[in-house]
Amino acid sequence: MLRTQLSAAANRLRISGRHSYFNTQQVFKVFQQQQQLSQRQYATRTNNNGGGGRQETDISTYPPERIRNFSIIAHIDHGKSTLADRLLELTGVISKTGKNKQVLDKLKVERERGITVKAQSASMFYEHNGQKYLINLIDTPGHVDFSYEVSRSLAACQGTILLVDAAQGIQAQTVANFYLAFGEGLEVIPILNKVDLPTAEPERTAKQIESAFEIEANTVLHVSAKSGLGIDHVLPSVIEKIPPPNGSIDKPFKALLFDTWYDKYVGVISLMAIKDGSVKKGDRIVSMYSNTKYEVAEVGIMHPEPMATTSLQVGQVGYITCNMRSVSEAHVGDTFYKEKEPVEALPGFVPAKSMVFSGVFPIDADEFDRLDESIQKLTLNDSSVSVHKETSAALGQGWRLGFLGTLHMDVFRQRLEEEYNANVLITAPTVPYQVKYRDGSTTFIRTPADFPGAGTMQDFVECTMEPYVSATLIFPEQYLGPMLDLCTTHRGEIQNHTFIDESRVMVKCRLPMADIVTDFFDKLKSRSQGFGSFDYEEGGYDTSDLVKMEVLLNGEPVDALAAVMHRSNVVNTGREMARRLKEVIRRQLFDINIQTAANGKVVARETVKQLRKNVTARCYGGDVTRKMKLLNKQKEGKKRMKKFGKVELPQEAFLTIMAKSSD
Ligand SMILES: Nc1nc2c(ncn2[C@@H]2O[C@H](COP(=O)(O)OP(=O)(O)OP(=O)(O)O)[C@@H](O)[C@H]2O)c(=O)[nH]1
Repeated sequence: MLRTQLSAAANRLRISGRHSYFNTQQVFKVFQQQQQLSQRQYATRTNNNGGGGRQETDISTYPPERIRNFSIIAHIDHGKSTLADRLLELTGVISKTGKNKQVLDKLKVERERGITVKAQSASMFYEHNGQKYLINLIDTPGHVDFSYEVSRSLAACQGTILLVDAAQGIQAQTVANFYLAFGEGLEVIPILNKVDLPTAEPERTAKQIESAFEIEANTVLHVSAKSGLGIDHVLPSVIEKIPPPNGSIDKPFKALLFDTWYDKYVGVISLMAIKDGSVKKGDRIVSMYSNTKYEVAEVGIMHPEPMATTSLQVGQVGYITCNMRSVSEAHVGDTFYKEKEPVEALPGFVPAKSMVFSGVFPIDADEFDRLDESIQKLTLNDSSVSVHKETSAALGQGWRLGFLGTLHMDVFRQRLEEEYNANVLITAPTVPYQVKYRDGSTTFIRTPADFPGAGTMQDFVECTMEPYVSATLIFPEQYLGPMLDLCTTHRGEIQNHTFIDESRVMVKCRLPMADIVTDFFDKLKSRSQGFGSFDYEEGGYDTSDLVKMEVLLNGEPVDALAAVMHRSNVVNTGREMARRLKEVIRRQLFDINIQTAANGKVVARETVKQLRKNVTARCYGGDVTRKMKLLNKQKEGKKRMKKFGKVELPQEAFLTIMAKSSD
């Protein structure tokens, strides 16, 4: 079983993307404060670079044997970012104000949602047994959609802390992340968190760790990242258990680019793990991927904001800025070397693969150019989003964007709206289908409207295929029945189920991706009363009997509402789609006939009856301001409407139709 899980772990996506911003002036201020702090505490030598530029800290006194690079991995909400806060406080990187809350979650969307979306690095200086160490920590996201961030981060580490909530025990992402780290050959330090909670069961959770990962229960550290209990033992354990990085200062410079982001003042910032040699300002470096040469403008470490250093050398993890103007030049997984000192390429990463596609359209067609620019800017900092232009008869010009999952899609939408003030309409997520034609050709279908209709299917199509995932579900034993039922009603094939302790079950199951992008996770949570967890990895394509469902409004097909589904779902889903559309389409001044149809046959019919609605009817004459207020309110309500012919479709029409009937 270990081997199967290992090979599955090795297959997990390892891809790119970065989004983080900082204002240079703010950063410089923070940098100065932090630098003073670290100078006081660790007596690092600082030089002025003489050019009137930023002060540079000299970290060349830290050879590999006094460097440790580790990440924190865990299931969602098990306390990674809180543990990072405590470690940053302990090492004086941030002050102990008692107010630090997930300081490495820098994005607004991360703070609002309380989740980590971006892996973030922070370097710390720490003294242990009379020796000073440079320790680089990477806080990673817990949600399955962002597991590419985890796998990329692991390439810059020699070890990892596997954090487990002592009250919740091992969850699906704990298992997935353990095998990811184990597959990379990293040293894993298991730590039980939240031992302060009255519901914590540290002994039981330590036993789960022992039985699931073959790590002795009595070696597991117990901490409370919230109260700080046990935190003192964490860094000594990191230093003693995690090996220092390999490599030699005498070899030519070789670095792995593992993360990149764009700053409007500085340009492209690349986070690199230095595998051999050293690099400093003014050096000329070459990208092995593009063969382009660059001059290094600044090197430094994240502390947690950028802090310039005189050099970066073997074993260290830090940032490099150079004359790279576009993030598309920074290829994550690329090897960099110095001009005239060629080296062998590092293995790199498998590129990001979009699992979910969605159409994005401006509410107001005049906004197209501005939205185009916003999408370009946002994807500069999240290169895992794939972008293709798309034209819909119903919605006009827009884009088909590919995401790693539906949370990733939702986070992207929120950032587009909040950071770029965009007003967009997003169509229901769909998975990439494949159509094999009798002439031997195959097409990928990212837009349901492009799926062949009944006539083409009959005359030209050999078979249709859909993507599958290998899923892991973990939940208390009493939910075994509802969980197995959930999998089978979503066309899943149960592969096995095992007990991870006397009362918790782990189910392995193969599921069509299309069935989990809708409401699988919500149902899992509701049927297990919040105690179930779920993780998945790509599971390849299988032949499937797929059909296109069309939606007609007053007899006209609306391409943006089309959907692809398994033939067995046609009747139920067709009825459900018509019913939901009736619920969300507002009554207008005429009847609206809704029809869903597959294979040229109508599956369901609904009618939205006409209504004459005068919003100002109750303002008797006179009060112009009140009338204007009401009219403006109505206009506001129309913002998220898109006109199809005469029918106005709200955003909900696109997103709710594919959800399955509720529990
Ligand atoms: N009682 C208690 N709560 C904790 C502890 N550590 C973290 N929490 C709380 O658990 C919640 C999640 O903490 P985070 O640090 O955001 O968890 P995370 O693993 O980084 O979350 P993701 O990055 O979204 O996966 C927050 O409300 C924390 O305050 C702890 O030791 N004890």
